[in-house]
Amino acid sequence: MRETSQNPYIASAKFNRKAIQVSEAQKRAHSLVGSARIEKVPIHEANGRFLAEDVFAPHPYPFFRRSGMDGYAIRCEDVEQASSNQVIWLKVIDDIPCGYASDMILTETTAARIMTGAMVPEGADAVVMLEATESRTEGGTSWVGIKRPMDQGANITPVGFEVRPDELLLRQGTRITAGELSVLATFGIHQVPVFSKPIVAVFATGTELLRVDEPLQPGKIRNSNTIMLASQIEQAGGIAVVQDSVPDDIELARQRLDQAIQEYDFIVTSGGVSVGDYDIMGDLVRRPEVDMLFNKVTMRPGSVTTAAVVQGKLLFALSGNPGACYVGFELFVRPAIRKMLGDQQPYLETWTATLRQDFNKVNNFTRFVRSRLEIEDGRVWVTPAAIDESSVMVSIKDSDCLMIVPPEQKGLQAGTQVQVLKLER
Ligand SMILES: Nc1nc2c(c(=O)[nH]1)N[C@H]1C(S)=C(S)[C@@H](COP(=O)(O)OP(=O)(O)OC[C@H]3O[C@@H](n4cnc5c(N)ncnc54)[C@H](O)[C@@H]3O)O[C@H]1N2
Ligand code: MOO
Ligand SMILES: [Mg+2]
Repeated sequence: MRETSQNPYIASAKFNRKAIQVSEAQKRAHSLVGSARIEKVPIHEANGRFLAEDVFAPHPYPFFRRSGMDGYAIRCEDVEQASSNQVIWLKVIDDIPCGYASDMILTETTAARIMTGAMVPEGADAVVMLEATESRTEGGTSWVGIKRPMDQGANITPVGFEVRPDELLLRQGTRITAGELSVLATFGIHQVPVFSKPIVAVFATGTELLRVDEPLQPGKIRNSNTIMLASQIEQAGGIAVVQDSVPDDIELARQRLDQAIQEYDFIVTSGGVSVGDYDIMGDLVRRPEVDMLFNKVTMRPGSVTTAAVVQGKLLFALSGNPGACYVGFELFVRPAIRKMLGDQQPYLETWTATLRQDFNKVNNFTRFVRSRLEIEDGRVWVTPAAIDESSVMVSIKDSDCLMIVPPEQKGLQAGTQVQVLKLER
């Protein structure tokens, strides 16, 4: 027998848990989350970050009238009578590559050779593509022959075609990816205001836990939750600070928790939240100085998911069972990180899908079943994992959504429309 963690706190409260709905639990925890600090990062470090301020266009885009073709800038009125039988010849007065602003103004029967992306000269109101022209040189002077009339503005992108000045370009809270980066680059925003990444301490509890590099021993398992949670934290947009696991010793866990609380934005733990003799996290949040938000949620897996405020910081004490730990993170921790990052939609997207096969495992708690989506003929299908018990680790990797099975008396038949939470991975 090993020494048990004598609970110095409250014992009877252990079994007296009041289960609340997922939405209520989310509200309790997430209403306490404010925006993160703001920092400026160089644009090449802004990928994947969340914008901390609205961005308005400092100038129109394009900034100048831009040629859409390699060809000749002309005046439409000069070529109104042009046809293949009646080629109209214009004197070429300039040659305009990209990056060059011509100081010539097109006047009657003149043209300028121009390249795609170059600035159209004053006086011109259309560009004729090279292939539709003829050319000749006479005594050092170039001439271009036009064989058909042109429409006003043909092959010219007007100033502000894409973006008008002062237009709202990007909203605060937007995740910055390829498209946003091109906007920022285009408008010269090289120092980007972003929300600082929340720093999240993560540690597992459990005397049975071995490090990943340790050989197996009877009764022990390797700690897989910490690395899984660290990945989920990073995917959500936070920085994971991975700590060694703590054996089931309430005093050690308390010290570790109280220390982490000083330094980090959130604390995430796994294990020890149920009613077992060594379930120390459940006991820790029942201390008088801790404001416990919930310790039972009407969901499976993860019914024992616990959240508390410790010294003003949020602690998410997730179940040790890998499936429950994973789901608890996605429903409670991810949105907290995203909310801190200013994300306007911090929760996983809800999709509607058609159930591929009968699903009979129903009970009086809402289930979040690890499942896989397929799109066939424009229809979204969902297939639940073969094994999705709370204790099962291996099906996490096979899922890209969580199928929501509301509390039901009877099973769901294949073909039923169900809601799924789309995992972002
Ligand atoms: N009498 C009752 N027993 C249990 C109840 C209950 O209501 N009454 N609830 C069950 C449910 S539901 C769950 S979920 C689990 C929750 O367990 P804990 O959160 O207390 O977690 P542990 O006891 O520490 O571990 C459970 C399980 O997970 C394994 N584990 C733990 N940490 C890790 C890790 N870092 N990596 C991989 N695997 C881990 C651990 O070895 C156990 O097998 O309680 C039920 N029991
Ligand atoms: O908390 Mo448990 O995961 O409901 O199975
Ligand atoms: Mg336990």
